[in-house]
Order: sequence, then structure tokens, then C-alpha cells
Amino acid sequence: MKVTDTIVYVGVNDHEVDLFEGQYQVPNGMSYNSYVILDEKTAVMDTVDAAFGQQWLNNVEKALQGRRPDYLVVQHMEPDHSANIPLFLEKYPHVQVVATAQAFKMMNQFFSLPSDIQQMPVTNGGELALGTHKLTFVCAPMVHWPEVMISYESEEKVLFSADAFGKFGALDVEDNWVDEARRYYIGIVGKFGMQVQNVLKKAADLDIRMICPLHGPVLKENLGNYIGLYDTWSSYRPESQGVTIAYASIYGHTKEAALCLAEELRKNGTTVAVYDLARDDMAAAVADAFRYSKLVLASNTYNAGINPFMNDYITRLAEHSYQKRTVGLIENGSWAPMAAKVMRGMLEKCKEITFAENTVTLMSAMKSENEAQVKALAAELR
Ligand SMILES: Cc1cc2nc3c(=O)[nH]c(=O)nc-3n(C[C@H](O)[C@H](O)[C@H](O)COP(=O)(O)O)c2cc1C
Repeated sequence: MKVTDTIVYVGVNDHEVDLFEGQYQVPNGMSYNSYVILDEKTAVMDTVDAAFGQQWLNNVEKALQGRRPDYLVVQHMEPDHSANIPLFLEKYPHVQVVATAQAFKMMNQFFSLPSDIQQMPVTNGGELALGTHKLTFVCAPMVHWPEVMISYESEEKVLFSADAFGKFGALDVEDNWVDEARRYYIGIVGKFGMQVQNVLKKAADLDIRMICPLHGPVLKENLGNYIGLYDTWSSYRPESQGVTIAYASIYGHTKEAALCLAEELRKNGTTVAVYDLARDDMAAAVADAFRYSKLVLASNTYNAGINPFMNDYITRLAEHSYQKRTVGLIENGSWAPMAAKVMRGMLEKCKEITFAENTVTLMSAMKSENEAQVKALAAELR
């Protein structure tokens, strides 16, 4: 598949993967992208997941049209992109491998490569001329591993962005880019907002006409929109006004209060996303907490603590640097409700959290006073 006349897509679609990175549900599969640049010299940009070695090699061979590859550029050592480095070097032992020093170190950790491989270590700002095409390498530490670099090709103004601007989903399935890109970004890179901001600052000086990520489609239009979303996500600003309600309930009474709140909010035109933390996709619930300006956590008390699913959820939010949001609390308990206190305590390490003044406290089941509390919380959040 041509990206341009001289850049060819040689990646693969994976519909067999059950959990991406061992935890993310990917109902539409995954793409592992790789590209070939054809010029006086040829460069292959990254490899693909181990399961697709032969298919990828065939794609590369076809794209090269009988030529030999001169360079293998390794932007990221995560195995879904690097697993086929040994296979590639077995077939093309003369190739110069271009990567950061830290990537070479990881290469030797992951693989037992021959000692005579041709290494070309690069640092930030390093360049590689292929003919009319010229790659400039920009180090992007922790976006989302420390060895990551992205590559700017100045002839066609293409940014090879490594995992940035990637998404879940194979390329042969139509879906909503922003939802699957947000779930991917928040889950995988979300913790490293400051590092993403640093890369965006470096990229602001570049004239970018096209973004070639390691997952998801090549982005050719409305690049300002995608870059703007990355700026929003990495600065932890809400993307939209709205409320995410995440609940964990054993017998259904806390759920009832959560759904009652959702109804109250919707009545007034507030956008609401509701998640059952025991049953719905936790990564989607985390992504929507970042998407919307407000969050309500509803949990039953559990052994003087909170429901284990809520515990997992708040732990994930805190790990992803959740911040700059308003949070409301709904708790339930049959003898000593503690959930609101525990949830509040868990979020205290998060920056710039404003707690709603109204807390809903159920003593086992919804009563008329709880309905009044729910209405008061809704009034405060809308
Ligand atoms: C294993 C277990 C531990 C619980 N621990 C407490 C507790 O420490 N304090 C309390 O008040 N209620 C506790 N409860 C009771 C529930 O929190 C309470 O019945 C609540 O109303 C359940 O809400 P739900 O209908 O949303 O599941 C516990 C329940 C279970 C099953």
C-alpha cells in the first residue's frame, strides 16, 4: 500500500490478539505499522509483532522491488514493533541498524544478535540522508518507553511518530478514530503528559503534512485536530464538558443511585457516560474520566474499604496522573459506610481535584432522603 510515491506501508493487521499489551481489549484487532522509504538508499521503519514476521518480510520484499534495504530504523523497542529485528538481520545481514544508544542496549537484552551487526547509534537531532529524503531523529523519552525516537522526513514532510498518534483497531475495520485513539493514549501514554508536551513543543517547529504512526491509520488531513487532541490529553485538560459515572455494586442499590444520578443529569442536557466497573471495559472507563470535566465515583463499602473494582479503578486513575477535575461521591454500607472517605483519601494524591460538596450516603438501599441527595449532587454537577 502506497503512502506516497516513495513511502510504502508494509505493516500488518492482527485479528487474533485477545488483549493488547496483556490488558487492553481490542475488539477490532490491532495494526502494527512499518514503512519502507525508497530513495537512492532505502530505509525500513521499524518491524512488527512476532506473529507476523514472514508476512511482514514478504511485504518489505515486495515494496523494495528487487532492491536491498540499506537501513533499518528502530524507533521503539517494544516487542510489537521490534520482535522481527533478528529475522530481518538474518535475511539482510549487511543492513545498518539506526537507533538510540538505549534502544541498542535493549536490543541486546531482548535478543542474542550477532556481534558484527552494523550499528548506527543516533542522538537527538541526528540526521540520515537517503537521497532527496532526509530523516531527522528527535528523541521522545517516555513516549512511552525511554529509548523512543520519532523521525521527521523533510522532503515529503512526514512525521514517523512511533506510538504517538496511534490507536487500537486494525486498519481493515472502520471505527471512530478519536475514541480508540483516546483509549489507547490515556491507557498507554497518559501518565507521561509532560514528556508528550515536550515532544509537541519540538514538533511545533516542523512543517508536518502527514503522520505515520506505529498503530492505526496514516493521518493526512486535519492534522491540527489530531495534534490539538494530543495537546489537550497531555495537558490533562478535559476534552468535553460532561460527567463520567463509574459505579461498583454488589446487590444493585449503589448502581440504582448511580443510574438515578445519570437520569437527573441527562434531564438537564448534561452529557453522561456510565460504567459498571465490574463488567464494562475498565480502560474505556479510565479514558472517559479524562475525557469529561467531572467524575462521580459510586461504591459500596467493603470490609471497611471500597469495592475491589472501585479500588482498581481509582488506582488506575491515580497511576495515570488523573487531575484537574471535579469529583462527586456516592457511598453505600449496611453498618458503617466508609466508601466516600476511602475514595476521597485515594484521590488526595491527585492534583487539582475539587470534591463536590454533596455526597450521597445510602444505608443499604435508596430511600427518599437519598433521592434528595442525588438531586442535590446533580444540581451541583450540571
Ligand atoms: C464482603 C462484604 C463486606 C462488606 N463490608 C462492609 C463494611 O465494612 N461496612 C458496611 O457498612 N457494609 C459492608 N458491606 C455491606 C455492603 O456494603 C452493603 O450491603 C451495601 O448496601 C451493598 O451495596 P450494593 O447493593 O450496591 O451492593 C459488606 C458487604 C460484603 C458482601
